[in-house]
This record gives sequence, C-alpha cells and structure tokens, in this order.
Amino acid sequence: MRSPKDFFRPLAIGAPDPVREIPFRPSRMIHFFDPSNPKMVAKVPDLAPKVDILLGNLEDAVAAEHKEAARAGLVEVGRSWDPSGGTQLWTRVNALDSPWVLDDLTTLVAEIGDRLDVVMLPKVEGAEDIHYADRLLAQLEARAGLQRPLLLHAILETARGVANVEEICLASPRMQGLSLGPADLAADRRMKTTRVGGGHPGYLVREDPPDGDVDASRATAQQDLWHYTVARMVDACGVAGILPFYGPFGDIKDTVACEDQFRNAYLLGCVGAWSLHPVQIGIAKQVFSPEPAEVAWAKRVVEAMGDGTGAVMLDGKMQDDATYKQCQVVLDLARSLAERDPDLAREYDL
Ligand SMILES: CC(=O)SCCNC(=O)CCNC(=O)[C@H](O)C(C)(C)COP(=O)(O)OP(=O)(O)OC[C@H]1O[C@@H](n2cnc3c(N)ncnc32)[C@H](O)[C@@H]1OP(=O)(O)O
Ligand SMILES: CC(=O)C(=O)O
Ligand SMILES: [Mg+2]
Repeated sequence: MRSPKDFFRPLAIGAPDPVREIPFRPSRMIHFFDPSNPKMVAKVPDLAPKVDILLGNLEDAVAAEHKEAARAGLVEVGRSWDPSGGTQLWTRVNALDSPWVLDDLTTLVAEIGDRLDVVMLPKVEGAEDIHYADRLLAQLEARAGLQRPLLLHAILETARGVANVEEICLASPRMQGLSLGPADLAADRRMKTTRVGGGHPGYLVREDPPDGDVDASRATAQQDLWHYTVARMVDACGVAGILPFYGPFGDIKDTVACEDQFRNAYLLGCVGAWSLHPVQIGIAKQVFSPEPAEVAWAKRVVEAMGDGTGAVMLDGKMQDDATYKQCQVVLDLARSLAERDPDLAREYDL
C-alpha cells in the first residue's frame, strides 16, 4: 500500500497531479452508445445536450469483429466533441484480461485524452486492477502531455469485486465512482436470473397463512435482488468520497419497472443510472432530479432550523440537526442541477 504522503503524487514523471476531490457534476444518466454503429453515432449531436454523461462503449454489446471500428468511431466522436456544453464524455474500455484493452487505452489517451473525463473499467476484482490502470494511465498521460488526469470508474460485476469493494474505491485518487453490473454479477454469482437488472417474479416473500390455512390465497411481494449490493456500493463510495451509480436496466419496453429500479437506487444514495436506449434518458433525468415539492420542503426545513442545531416542529414532524443535513443534500443536488437545467431552475426557485 502506498504511503498517504505519496498518494497524491503522479505515478509517472510528467503526468498531471491527481485530483484531491472528485468533482460532483450532474450525473443523472450515463448514456451508452456503440461507436461502431453509424445510426447511433449519427444521433450523438442531438443526444449530447440532453444527457449528463455520454459514454462510448467498447466492451460487452460490441461484437468482437466491431471492436476496432468502435474504438476508431469513438476517436472520431471525441475529436469533434465540444466540452463547453457541460456534458461529460466517458468510455467503457474492454476488460483488463481481454486482447483489446491495451489498444483501447493507448489509442484513446493519445488521440482524445484531453476530451475524455472518465474511463470505466469493467469486471474490476480488486485494488490490483485499479493500480495497474492507474500507473498505465499516468504513463500515457505523460506521453500525451495531458494537463488533467483521467478519472476511473469501476463496474462491480463479480463476487470478488463485491467482496473487495472498499479497497477498490480507496485504491487511487483517480477513483471517481462505481456502477452495479447486475448481468455479469448474476452470472458470476451463479444466480438463476436471465436478465439485465430489475427483479424476478420468483424472488418474493408471501404473507402468513390466515388462521393457519396454508391453502388460502395469500399476497406476495417481489423483493429487490440488488438491494444488498447497491447498499454496499453506496457505503463504500461514501467512505472514499466517490459516486455510486445504479447500472443498466435491460427491459427497454418496461419503462415503469425501470423507473422503480432507478428510484430505489436514487433514494438509497446513487447519483445516476445507465441509459441503454434513448427512452431511458428521460426516466433517469426525472428520477435523479429531486421533485420540486421535496426541494420546497427542504428549503422550509433549512429556513426553520436557522443555524442547523436544535429541534423544531414543522407540519407535525420533528426536525433537528440530522434532518437539516438531509435537506442540505437535497438542496445541494437541486442547486447543481439547476445550474445545468433552466427548466429545473425555474421549478426549484432557489
Ligand atoms: C450488461 C451491459 O453491459 S449493459 C451495457 C451494454 N449494452 C448497451 O450498451 C446497449 C445499448 N443499446 C443498444 O444497443 C440498443 O438500444 C438496443 C440493441 C438495446 C436496441 O436497439 P434497437 O433495436 O435499434 O432499438 P430501437 O429500434 O428502439 O431504436 C430506435 C432508434 O434509436 C437508436 N438507438 C437505440 N439505442 C440507442 C442508443 N443507446 N444511443 C443512441 N441511439 C440509439 C436506434 O439506432 C434507432 O435509430 P433509427 O431510428 O435511426 O433506426
Ligand atoms: C453493467 C454490466 O456490465 C453488467 O451488468 O454486466
Ligand atoms: Mg458486464
């Protein structure tokens, strides 16, 4: 383990200094597109201003014979990328054990390293994966003469990754956040689901039999398969000062269940989710923006609490230092979103 004194020193001579704080920019949706798909690339100019993060995906969902075209397509997108709009440009590179990742990183950092904000690493299993990418990125940044370090985002999608989640988050000052990878994680854990995120009708609890009659009809409720992992991610990210994201929801047509899954993640502490299809962009935008009524309530609590200490009653509910802090979380998020979104600024009236 590195000494705390060395933690913020560049890992290569000439590489930019690591960041001390992870910037908290609006991050409600990470919109995935396949840079080898001309139809999707054609939509980038229209989609970019509508999303907080646009991600050129090079890993799963890009066919092996399109890997090189996807990398080249992302370089083209990056070259014409205008960062002044405030949208972040990310990439998901191939896994560290794949035949493509070395070319992904060397090409992208050299060609568009000054346009990219974050590199998402799939299938991260432990701190050693982050250390490898950390050093390699520092060398590539130095060679490319970059002034700003690239940040790293890990997908949690193996049992070992989940077991090592805290050390992953703390492995480097480059660590920006985590996403849940429910599809690969399900396979790695030998779960018996065959879908991408969301619940399963068989994973349920049933109410007790009325008067001991086990044959009576009884209500059941589906349970959240992902609660444990998302909660662990949120805590690990909190410890490291980085940002947790829910991942993908594969049933594109089921916009209602997608919204539910995103909202659970929002309420639990996640800052955003992935959108795999344009229809999911609006869902994430709505869910991960606090409702105007919540913002108005948070404002009332903060005003009523004065310096933030003590206890007051508001509409029959006790408020104290801890509710004041929760309300500040909502207000901070609302203010940062309002800076980017004039409609929200009007609705929040902060
Ligand atoms: C487990 C994981 O790793 S999840 C992350 C990896 N997966 C992904 O990144 C998937 C990304 N999304 C996709 O590939 C596609 O959305 C699919 C395959 C799910 C569905 O694609 P389609 O069958 O073409 O959907 P549909 O017909 O509804 O698309 C409508 C239009 O939106 C476009 N479109 C679809 N998804 C996207 C997208 N993510 N970004 C931009 N445009 C898109 C389509 O090209 C199509 O364009 P057209 O009107 O010019 O023909
Ligand atoms: C997100 C992802 O990569 C997965 O679910 O496997
Ligand atoms: Mg995966």
